[in-house]
Amino acid sequence: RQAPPPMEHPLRYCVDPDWMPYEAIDAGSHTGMASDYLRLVAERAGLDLELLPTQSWQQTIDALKTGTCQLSPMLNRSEHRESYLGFSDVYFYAPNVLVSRKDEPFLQGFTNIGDRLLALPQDYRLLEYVQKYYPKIRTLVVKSEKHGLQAVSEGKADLFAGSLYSVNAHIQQAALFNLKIAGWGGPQDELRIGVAPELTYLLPALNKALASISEEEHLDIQQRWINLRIIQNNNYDLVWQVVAVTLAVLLLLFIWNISIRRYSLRLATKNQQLESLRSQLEDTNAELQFLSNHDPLTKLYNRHYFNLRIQQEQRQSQQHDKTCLIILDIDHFKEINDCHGHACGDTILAELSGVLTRCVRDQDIVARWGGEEFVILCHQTELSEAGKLAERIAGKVRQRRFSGGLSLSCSFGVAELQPRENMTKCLERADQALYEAKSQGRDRVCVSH
Ligand SMILES: Nc1nc2c(ncn2[C@@H]2O[C@H](COP(=O)(O)OP(=O)(O)OP(=O)(O)O)[C@@H](O)[C@H]2O)c(=O)[nH]1
Repeated sequence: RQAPPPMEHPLRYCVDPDWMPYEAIDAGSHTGMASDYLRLVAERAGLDLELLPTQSWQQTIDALKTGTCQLSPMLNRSEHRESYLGFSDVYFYAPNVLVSRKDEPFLQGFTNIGDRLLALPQDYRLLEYVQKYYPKIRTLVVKSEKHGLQAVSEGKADLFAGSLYSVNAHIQQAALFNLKIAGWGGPQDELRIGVAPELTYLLPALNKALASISEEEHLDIQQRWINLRIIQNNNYDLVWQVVAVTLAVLLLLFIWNISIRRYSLRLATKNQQLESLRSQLEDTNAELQFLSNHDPLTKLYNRHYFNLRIQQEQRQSQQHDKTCLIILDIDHFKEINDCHGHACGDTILAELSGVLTRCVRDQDIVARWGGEEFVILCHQTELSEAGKLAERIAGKVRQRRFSGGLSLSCSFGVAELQPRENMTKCLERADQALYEAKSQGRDRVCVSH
């Protein structure tokens, strides 16, 4: 077996400088998944490696073709590449996808592309694949994946085909959110280490090192670098759900608000009605209260109230208090009724009541005793004073012209409540005095002694 040629130390390797998450050059250092894999492989195969930085994938391919660079850690095998590189076993698989703008339909691979313009990066295996197997597809050759995605986003191309993970990373990075994954894009990536032809003797050691990478190590590397975000096409389901729920809540709030307003309005109307009823009730109660104590025609206190008051007066009056009662009766009132009518009689009764009320003091109580008869309770009043009051009233009545220009006269009976005398008894005495006044010819005051 032929001995391997002496190995140059260190081996120069070059990478794609802008193909994250697979690999890139960041501040002069190799980064991405390939850097992790290459570190493991170099350790386990005992390789000494040195990065030869390039500016683009084309420069990397050129360097590999010319032998300036002897190894590239992560690339697909293709017919063309096999003319200048030897390849390790596959150590990473990744799907390729078609990317379109969101308004484009979904596509089932390259077969249904039709006359759409497909952007593909120069020197990528997919370009070689499409040109060989789908020669009718119109292609736009771009410098890199980034340029291809930008071209689709700007409408310069209809589709782009590339690796799912790097496409996703570029879209996120460049915020090309008018793009979507439109379908599967050709054969999946089968990524290998490529070495210059003179180094193919290293392949068994490289394959052994690759095979020694455990499942945990694979997962660890992938989880570290792949941050796949699914770019959905117009998947506004959640948005619509949120909008629908929000609208439903707003609608419920609106309905609730209207109901509350209607309810408040009804309540306000009912409250107004209640208030009006309460006011009517108060008026009616006040009227009833008034009627229970007053005579409706003359508006003076009635007999019932007067009886209550004289009993109260009897209970409360002190020994030295003087209380007098005056009873008066209109003379020949029947004639007035007969000659001038009952209505005229009513008016005269009311007018006489006014005369009485104006003649007495505030603390005296005037009541209609019945028919054309009236009583006056005079507090703290001597009998002589009560007599004078009766005379004064008699004078006022005599002077006055009543309804229809009629003249009147009244007869009076006056009595003073005696110590230990019952008020009813006193009233009887006053009535007796009135009878005497009538008997003596009317229009006079008689005092009970
Ligand atoms: N208009 C009117 N008349 C009444 C009312 N109450 C009683 N009378 C009348 O008062 C009159 C009282 O008549 P009488 O008892 O005969 O007494 P009088 O005619 O005044 O004669 P003397 O008292 O003896 O002076 C009757 O005709 C009753 O109808 C009333 O509320 N209104």
